[in-house]
Amino acid sequence: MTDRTHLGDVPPDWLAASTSLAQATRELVEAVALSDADATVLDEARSEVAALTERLRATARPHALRPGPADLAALRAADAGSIVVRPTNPGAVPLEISVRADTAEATWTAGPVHEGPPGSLHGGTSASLLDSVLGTLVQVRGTPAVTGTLTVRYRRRVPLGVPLTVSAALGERDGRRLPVTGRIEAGGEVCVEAEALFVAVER
Ligand SMILES: CCCCCCCC(=O)SCCNC(=O)CCNC(=O)[C@H](O)C(C)(C)COP(=O)(O)OP(=O)(O)OC[C@H]1O[C@@H](n2cnc3c(N)ncnc32)[C@H](O)[C@@H]1OP(=O)(O)O
Repeated sequence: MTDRTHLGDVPPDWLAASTSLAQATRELVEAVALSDADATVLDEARSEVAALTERLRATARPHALRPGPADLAALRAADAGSIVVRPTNPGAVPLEISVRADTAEATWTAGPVHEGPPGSLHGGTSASLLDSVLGTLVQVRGTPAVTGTLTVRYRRRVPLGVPLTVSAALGERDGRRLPVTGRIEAGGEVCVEAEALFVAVER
């Protein structure tokens, strides 16, 4: 299993089990961040988590699974479709990104783990969400590319606990330069705007 590096390479039942474990782990992270249990309970929990870590580490891959060329090619061939990014990586925000023509969109609800200013989303997480959705659109509609520049304008605080819409639109390619714009909206209001320049690379 460890030589498989792409989401499309693994059997569906294994992917479902890993996705479910990753989600349970995100819930554990939130429970740890918010826990007000006694120090004894925290010590016991640490031992149990350490034992589980040891068990899973025994079969670790060199990298977390990501969408592969075949996953992207299937979406590239269609005018519209969706792709799930980072479902098995509990350290990342999992997103189902819908791509239609030269636009992309994903919905996600932020929790307390991603809090920055009181009651609202950390600015780095907003930038990361935008980079993921803009970057995925570029990979699907353009070519392998990396973020050269990402400019983010924070118009208003992004609320926690409500569905956020993260969207992107691809501009006109100029040589290796691929411009993309994006935004994060909550309740129909634009909270964050982004302008990015991706640069095409070999791989
Ligand atoms: C979940 C899935 C999400 C996937 C998407 C996630 C995207 C990411 O987060 S990528 C990670 C963050 N980005 C990086 O690590 C990139 C690091 N930087 C690099 O690798 C290089 O600097 C790189 C590739 C951008 C440019 O280097 P290089 O290949 O030598 O290109 P170079 O010859 O300098 O420039 C090529 C063209 O792009 C332009 N360009 C290069 N960098 C930039 C930049 N930062 N801003 C604007 N333009 C740039 C140049 O002006 C040049 O234009 P032209 O061809 O018209 O003269």
